[in-house]
Amino acid sequence: MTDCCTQPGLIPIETARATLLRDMIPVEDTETIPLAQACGRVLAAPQIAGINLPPCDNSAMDGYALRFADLEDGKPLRLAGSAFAGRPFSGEVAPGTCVRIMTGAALPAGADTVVMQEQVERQGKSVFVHGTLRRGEHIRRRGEDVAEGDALLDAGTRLSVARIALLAAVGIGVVTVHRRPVIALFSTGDELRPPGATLGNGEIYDCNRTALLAALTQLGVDTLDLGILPDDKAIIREKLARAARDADAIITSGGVSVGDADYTREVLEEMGRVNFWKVAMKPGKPFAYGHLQGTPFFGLPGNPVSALITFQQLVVPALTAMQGGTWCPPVPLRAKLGKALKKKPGRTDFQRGIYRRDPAGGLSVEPAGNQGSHILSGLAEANCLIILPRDSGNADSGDSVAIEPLGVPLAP
Ligand SMILES: Nc1nc2c(c(=O)[nH]1)N[C@H]1C(S)=C(S)[C@@H](COP(=O)(O)OP(=O)(O)OC[C@H]3O[C@@H](n4cnc5c(N)ncnc54)[C@H](O)[C@@H]3O)O[C@H]1N2
Ligand code: MOO
Repeated sequence: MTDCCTQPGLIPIETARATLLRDMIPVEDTETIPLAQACGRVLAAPQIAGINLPPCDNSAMDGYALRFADLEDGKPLRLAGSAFAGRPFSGEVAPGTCVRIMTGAALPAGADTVVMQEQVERQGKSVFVHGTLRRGEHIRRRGEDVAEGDALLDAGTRLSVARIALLAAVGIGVVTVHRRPVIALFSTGDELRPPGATLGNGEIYDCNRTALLAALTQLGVDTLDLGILPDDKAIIREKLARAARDADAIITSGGVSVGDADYTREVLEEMGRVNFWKVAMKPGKPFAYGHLQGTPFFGLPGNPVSALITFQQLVVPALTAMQGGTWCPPVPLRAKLGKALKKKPGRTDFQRGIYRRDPAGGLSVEPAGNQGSHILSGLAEANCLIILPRDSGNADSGDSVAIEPLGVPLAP
């Protein structure tokens, strides 16, 4: 008898992912858009700083700009004027004088130090400085963050809020990014109804397409929603042909296993090519990858947890590459297992877990309830995936295991 977990022909998830990353061709077309609208988009050109940041030496504190050498004799300094952010002091700080200065104001000529106003006593135009100071204190230097000509971000970088702030700070208002790939999506299954409809006997709601549309939107691609298809080869054929014509990639849910109404992979095989089918992962074994008229096809298994985990583990890296970006593998953390986990060698296991900091300061992790690939409540409750390596068996309570935190999945 063939054990479900050690059956031949399953390809390791690392091989599956490497194949997808190797095969994906970034969309060529680019567009130039306002920076504020570019969060999540992938740069098509490197970004170079056209100015120094800060553009000039300026004060880090509200206080007084002075000459450090003047502090030696302990005499009060004479107030010569004020410098505000955007309204610099036009003169020079002469020996024995100081200038009232606000945070962000350009450092006036002649001054080399700023003293915080909390260290100063003012009597009219006389300024007494208390405590010890260092020469150059509280000055933010021209170019100390970014120097003019610095390479800021490479082509292929996904723009985050922080990166948008960096580009804006050096005066970049528009960026050239790869156009969004169009991803066609449909679910298959006679039992599926859209959320909001009334369920008949044996019917369930199509949660996969709804969740995948949300995930694709978050990933920054455009979607071509082809709806719910019945288990009907002719209809699946027609929609696959349309998807291959109108989209850059096709994602389907369901119909990739071995049941009598599992047609999606079969139809793809007739019309195009299945590059691989079945990955040594749990959940998600029946994942299928192929091409139809040059358009990549990702066939996700119908079980909802399997669909979402294969999407996250395999399709997100592929779509990132298609967007022109560089997929960075997540850095796993180690956590102490709070409960024994059953596992047979043969497939990399992605159990849904809840990790927390334990009183000793380390991380501990517990499985998030039932691990069936139809159990959505556990996935919704989980804050990490517990990753058990392909060849490992049962894990004991107290073992150190790898975890991948969930949450901000698309942070670059
Ligand atoms: N004899 C075998 N049976 C199964 C195997 C196997 O190796 N041998 N693999 C199992 C595994 S693992 C998975 S995962 C599923 C995948 O099957 P399909 O991709 O063909 O998906 P369906 O049969 O269409 O559906 C499976 C399951 O998921 C529900 N489903 C489907 N689509 C949706 C949706 N959009 N939203 C919510 N739920 C959905 C469907 O009703 C089924 O319950 O096959 C196992 N069987
Ligand atoms: O791999 Mo299936 O995806 O275990 O349910």
